[in-house]
Amino acid sequence: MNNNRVVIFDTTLRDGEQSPGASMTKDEKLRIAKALEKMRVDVIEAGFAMASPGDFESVKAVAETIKNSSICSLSRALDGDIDRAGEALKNATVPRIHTFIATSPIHMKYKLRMEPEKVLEQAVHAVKRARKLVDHVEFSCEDAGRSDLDFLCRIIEAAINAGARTINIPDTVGYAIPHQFGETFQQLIERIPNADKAIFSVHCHNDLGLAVANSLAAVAHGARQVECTINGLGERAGNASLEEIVMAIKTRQDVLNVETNIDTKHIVSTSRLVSSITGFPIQPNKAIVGANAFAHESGIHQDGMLKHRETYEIMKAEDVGWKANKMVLGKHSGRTAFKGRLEELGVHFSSEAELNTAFTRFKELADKKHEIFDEDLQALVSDTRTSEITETYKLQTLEVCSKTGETPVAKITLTVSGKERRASSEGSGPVDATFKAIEVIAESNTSLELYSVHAITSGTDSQGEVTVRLERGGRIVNGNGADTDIVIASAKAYINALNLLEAGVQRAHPQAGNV
Ligand SMILES: CC(=O)SCCNC(=O)CCNC(=O)[C@H](O)C(C)(C)COP(=O)(O)OP(=O)(O)OC[C@H]1O[C@@H](n2cnc3c(N)ncnc32)[C@H](O)[C@@H]1OP(=O)(O)O
Ligand SMILES: CC(C)C(=O)C(=O)O
Ligand SMILES: [Mg+2]
Repeated sequence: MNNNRVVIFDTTLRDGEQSPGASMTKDEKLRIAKALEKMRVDVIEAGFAMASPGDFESVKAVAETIKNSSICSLSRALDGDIDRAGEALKNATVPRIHTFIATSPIHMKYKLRMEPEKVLEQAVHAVKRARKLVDHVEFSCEDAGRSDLDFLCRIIEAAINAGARTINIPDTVGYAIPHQFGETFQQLIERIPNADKAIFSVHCHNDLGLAVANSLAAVAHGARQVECTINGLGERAGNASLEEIVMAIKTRQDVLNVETNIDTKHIVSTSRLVSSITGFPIQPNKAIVGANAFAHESGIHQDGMLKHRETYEIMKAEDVGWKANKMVLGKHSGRTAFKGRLEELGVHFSSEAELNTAFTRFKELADKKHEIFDEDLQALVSDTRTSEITETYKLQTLEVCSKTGETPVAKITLTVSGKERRASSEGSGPVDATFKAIEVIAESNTSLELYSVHAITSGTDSQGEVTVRLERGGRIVNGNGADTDIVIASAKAYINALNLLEAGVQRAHPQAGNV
């Protein structure tokens, strides 16, 4: 194999499943294994065959189904575990037994209660036994991150002599620091006389948030297999995340000088599949696969992106399976992105003044709402545009009191042709009271033909868009109003309709259901 090629060993189905609450059924494991195969993962650790009959069946099913990735089962350095793993892998195209034993003083003394020499002997025995069952045996020195370097050199040399083809150096408890862990790899590879007979592998945990950094440090110092999981799932704080490892290697090839065989376009779909099966949500700011990983909200960034994408993006969203990057309009956005998005929606401003008015209203809305959607923008612009007619009536203030068991009361202040007028009224509901209060002032002699309201987007901070249809002397107008407060949106729509009537505008009858 090319010496610059890093083997991607996915352990979502084994170490990932060790996340409390992430247990998977056989069918779920198969679905994930198929997605990993499609992504061209080199080795899939399908489970720990000895753990339970269910895990045995899962490893067996994955081994029988997946043909383009090597399938692996974990096993302790015990005959029973190894034989069970071999049995589960019987029909695999490229089977691998991954046997391990702890090598740190603390694990050997307190957990295994074994002398180091006995541990070494058992490791050699386990590798030899596994080699009788499969060609590719991987040996792990559990808790290598806290193990003595001289002892590691001795046990690894012996394991390679016994037939291990991959030597895995796990930082089991996430204790390592990148430069120090890189140095460990360099030392091991330099000092072990038969190191060139095996592939050195790294397996990091994220207890200090350093799993990916430590894995990359190992790669920089000779590791040519990385063990990782989708979404960084795994025991406690998780393992190194596959998507971050793969994309770091791809994006920084100039520094790392290595490559993987992963088809990165399947990363996002696989990440979503694992999240939906395990029920572990993906945090929005998660690198590569988080909803915000390729989203830009700040005006300065959006302006830069629109001028030249690479000003703020080091990877292409499409390369990892997103449809595209996202320009999210929010309170930090600027005119460039605002105008650009509206142009994409087919809205063109006729003047700078029109853009500025719409932009001011957009900022006011963005202060009230977390995210502005396309529908918000369309409502906002149509609201801005209809407000270009001469407004006889303008809403100044509205106060509505609505209590359980009491009749709602609305107090309203309008300007009518610039003159301030106040009124109040009761009503059967807050909207009815508001309309009646407006009529106390307007005495418009209109009839309300239609009142419709819908939330423009989902969520309780959504804008409500209200349409009010008024009729007077055979003339019909539709007034629109949008606001995060539905009663204010209703008042705006009613007043807009009154202004349209005063301005002599007649609206076409909208299609049924299209109001
Ligand atoms: C770092 C890692 O991720 S290691 C993998 C962790 N994953 C798991 O443990 C999940 C699957 N595990 C299981 O289902 C169970 O623990 C089993 C079936 C493997 C074993 O169950 P039990 O026989 O009931 O043993 P139990 O889990 O209580 O204790 C583990 C035993 O294995 C021994 N052991 C631990 N690691 C190894 C090893 N690598 N090689 C040999 N023996 C080991 C322990 O010393 C202990 O032995 P003892 O009972 O003689 O003291
Ligand atoms: C079994 C080994 C590889 C492991 O998961 C660890 O040490 O973290
Ligand atoms: Mg682990």
